[in-house]
Amino acid sequence: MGRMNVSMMRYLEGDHFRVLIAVEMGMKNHEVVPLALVSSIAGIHRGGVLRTLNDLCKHQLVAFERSKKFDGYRLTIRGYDYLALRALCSREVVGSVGNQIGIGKESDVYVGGDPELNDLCLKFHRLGRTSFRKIKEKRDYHKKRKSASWLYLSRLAAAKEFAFLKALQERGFPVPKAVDVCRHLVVMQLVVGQTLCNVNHVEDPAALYDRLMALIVKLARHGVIHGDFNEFNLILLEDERIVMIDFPQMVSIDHPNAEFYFDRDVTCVRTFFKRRFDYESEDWPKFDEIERKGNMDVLLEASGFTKKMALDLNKAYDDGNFLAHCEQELRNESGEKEDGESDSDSEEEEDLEAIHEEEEEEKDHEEVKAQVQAVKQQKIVLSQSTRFNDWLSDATNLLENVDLKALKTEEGYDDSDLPEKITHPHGVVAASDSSENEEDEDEEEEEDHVAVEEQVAKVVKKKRQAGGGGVGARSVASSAATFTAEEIKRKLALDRKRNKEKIRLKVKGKQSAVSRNRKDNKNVISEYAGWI
Ligand SMILES: Nc1ncnc2c1ncn2[C@@H]1O[C@H](COP(=O)(O)OP(=O)(O)OP(=O)(O)O)[C@@H](O)[C@H]1O
Repeated sequence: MGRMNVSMMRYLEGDHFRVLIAVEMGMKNHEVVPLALVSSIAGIHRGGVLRTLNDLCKHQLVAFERSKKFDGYRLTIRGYDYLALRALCSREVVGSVGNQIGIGKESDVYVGGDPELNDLCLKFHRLGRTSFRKIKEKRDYHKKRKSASWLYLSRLAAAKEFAFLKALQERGFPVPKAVDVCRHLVVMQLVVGQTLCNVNHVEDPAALYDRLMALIVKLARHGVIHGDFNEFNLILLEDERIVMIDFPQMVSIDHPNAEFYFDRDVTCVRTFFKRRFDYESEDWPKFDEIERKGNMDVLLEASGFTKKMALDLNKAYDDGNFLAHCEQELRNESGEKEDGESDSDSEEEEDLEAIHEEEEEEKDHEEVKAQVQAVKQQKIVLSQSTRFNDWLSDATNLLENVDLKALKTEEGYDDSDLPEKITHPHGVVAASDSSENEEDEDEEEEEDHVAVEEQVAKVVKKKRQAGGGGVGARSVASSAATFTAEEIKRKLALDRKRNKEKIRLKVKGKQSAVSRNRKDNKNVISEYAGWI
């Protein structure tokens, strides 16, 4: 058992605790809290929060985790301890923390001191520690309080212990004096003595036995049964007085199993005395003989520790399952799912859905890319073909208007300049498949066009100079383009429309997710008021 390392507390600033609290709040309904949520709860810009979170990670007050759906931060046990200690420090209840003096199944107990250096006992509840594996198995469950289960249950256990300590103390029971409670930390008087399990010899075992039985009966008369009355939860003082220190399973005398718990407490004491001090008594209290004189059980229910809290906590203790209350909540919510399997089914379904959504998104993205590429390509083809078609029809018109026969008969006519065969323009366009040669081919094409244009112009000029010749009315040859300009335009417009619709749909989805997150954050902040 070592010492709690609280040296870092000195170096932490206000912002560190602000961010720690933000993570704690976020964990109320998140397994891991994303950076954006921490930033919005803390009210600090992301850069500042990230820097602070890095510091906190370094000192193991928060841990960064990658989960299936998103990455984020979770509060560590150490971080939670620091939060509780800091709050109690500012209330001037705790001034120092010393060595660990006890370690239970669900708690760590340290000796501490108030600002005037009077001894105190600091009990940190750690529910869920024994069932940590179960919590780990369900890591990626992002429903309700499931993620913050250990925070919630530890806080409940502390609240219950504090309420019971106070009530018992007021009724004159031998218990440590309750000082304060914050989160999962109960501050109480330090009892200087020995746990009964470590005591091997007592002066008068019979007297001690009688005192213990009287204590069980007194509790029952006040309406409660300890439920775990054994040598581990009793401290023997130097003057052989007894102090009760732990009552996690205390139940009302009206509980359906009250008699069973009462008898178990009595048997525990009898067995221990026989084994340790070789003392056996003929006399022991019976449940039927108990006469109720007080109603501490009713008063406790009316205190801060509500029935719902007690139910959650008792269910966790009884089942050894510290997530039982969460499952109950979920079942109540769904109303249809009856067993744990269906829960895990829905979990799997959700995961599958998410994966599908991601795949769909990726597909959409690729589709849009391909469409954009196709549109670009079509634009290039369109500009080339329209330009060339225009030129071709001009040239064809001019050529058709030329009366070659008349021209040949004219004096000074020389047809050696004319190309033997004019290559069809689409031969050139069709050949330009590869994008690498595109520019070179464009240039070549341009040069060819210029050469043909020049030759045609020469011929026309000569004809004009000759000053005559009939104009033949011939049919115009149609261009051999695969798509007409209108068709391509229509296709482009259709594609543009489809893309627009897709983008519009996505934006709508994002917007609703953002407002949903904002609403969630608002709720968390407003609910947090009753946490501390
Ligand atoms: N007020 C106190 N003064 C001195 N020591 C204490 C005090 N409270 C607890 N301890 C020490 O801490 C040990 C653990 O405390 P406690 O039994 O309350 O924890 P627990 O987690 O409830 O244990 P378990 O559930 O295993 O019985 C005790 O055995 C005792 O030695």
